[in-house]
Amino acid sequence: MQAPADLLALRGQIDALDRDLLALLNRRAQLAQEVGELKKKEGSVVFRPEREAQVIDGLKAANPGPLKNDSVAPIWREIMSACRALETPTRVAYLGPAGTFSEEAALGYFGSSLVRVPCASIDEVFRSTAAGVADFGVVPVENSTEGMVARSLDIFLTTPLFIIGETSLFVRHNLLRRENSLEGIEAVCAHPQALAQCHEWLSLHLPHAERRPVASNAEGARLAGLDPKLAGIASARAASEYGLHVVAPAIQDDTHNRTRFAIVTDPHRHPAPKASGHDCTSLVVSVVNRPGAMYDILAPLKRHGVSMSRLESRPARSGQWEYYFFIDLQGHPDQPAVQTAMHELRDACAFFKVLGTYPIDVH
Ligand SMILES: O=C(O)C(=O)C[C@]1(C(=O)O)C=C[C@@H](O)C=C1
Repeated sequence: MQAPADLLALRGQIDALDRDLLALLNRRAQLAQEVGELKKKEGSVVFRPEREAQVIDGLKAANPGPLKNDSVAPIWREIMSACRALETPTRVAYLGPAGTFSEEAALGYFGSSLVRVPCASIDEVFRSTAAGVADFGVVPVENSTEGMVARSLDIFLTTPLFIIGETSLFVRHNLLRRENSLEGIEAVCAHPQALAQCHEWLSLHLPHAERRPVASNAEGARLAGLDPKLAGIASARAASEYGLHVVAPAIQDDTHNRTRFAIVTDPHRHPAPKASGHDCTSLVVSVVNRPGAMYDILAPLKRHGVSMSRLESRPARSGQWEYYFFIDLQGHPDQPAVQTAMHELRDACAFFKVLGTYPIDVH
């Protein structure tokens, strides 16, 4: 049937605009290529997280609508991803296989023009990035339901890598299986964090099924694809990846379940991002176990008006009830107040390590 004349006319205008957009995008891509040539001459790095954050912040501030501001960031991330790929390939390591939330976080942060380096464990993400197999690694650090990701934080204590960015993701867990039914499921295979995040749903709907921890949710989905008695808990993308049904969608106990990821790289190959205007500095410190020790950590921040957006403790495993504190400060060491507060903090601590300074996640 012939579409009405009004619709055809509107689509005609959209087609014409798309051609204009394409021409503009190609001009933008040529400029990025020229920037790439300049950087090559200077021997400087291509990926500039602070510049990408400023581009997105600026466009959101200038956006007259009706396009929603929430749509601006993903569209321009993709545009910059494609432009960046013309300058140099971006190789990104993450906890694989295909279909994991870590992969989704990597694609959300770097855009889809990247070279995927899926890894078997969080340790391997750090190792591949340190060895130069990947330029960047994406590691989960914190979940809004389950708290910190202990393995990542433990590795941060000793890794030579540092953080240059952060991104967070709404995590929707789905029960996946070959059959579109809950009948006959003997075991549910998923990453221990996902099993924990779906604890109430599993107790209610599959009380007799074994909860089988595996290396990643995508691995659980892969296993569920091989055996009809198994189910997995993973993303909807993993369902299509492994040809499974979403038997029950969004089974996580907390509907606002979010996971925060850190983007890490090798400081010998990549400089710390410059100040973007909205930055975070992550530290790990320890203090000698004595009265007032916690006050000594907090006092320099108060004195210099530096806000703290996160404070997590982790046992030092010395058997002495000693702890490491993971601290996020708002600001960049280029700001005198932040720099002075960090110096004073360093003097008050038995152990002090800057994990990185980077633009705050822009949605
Ligand atoms: O401005 C730059 O340095 C560029 O390389 C261009 C561009 C972009 O597409 O806007 C691409 C990659 C960088 O990470 C930042 C921005």
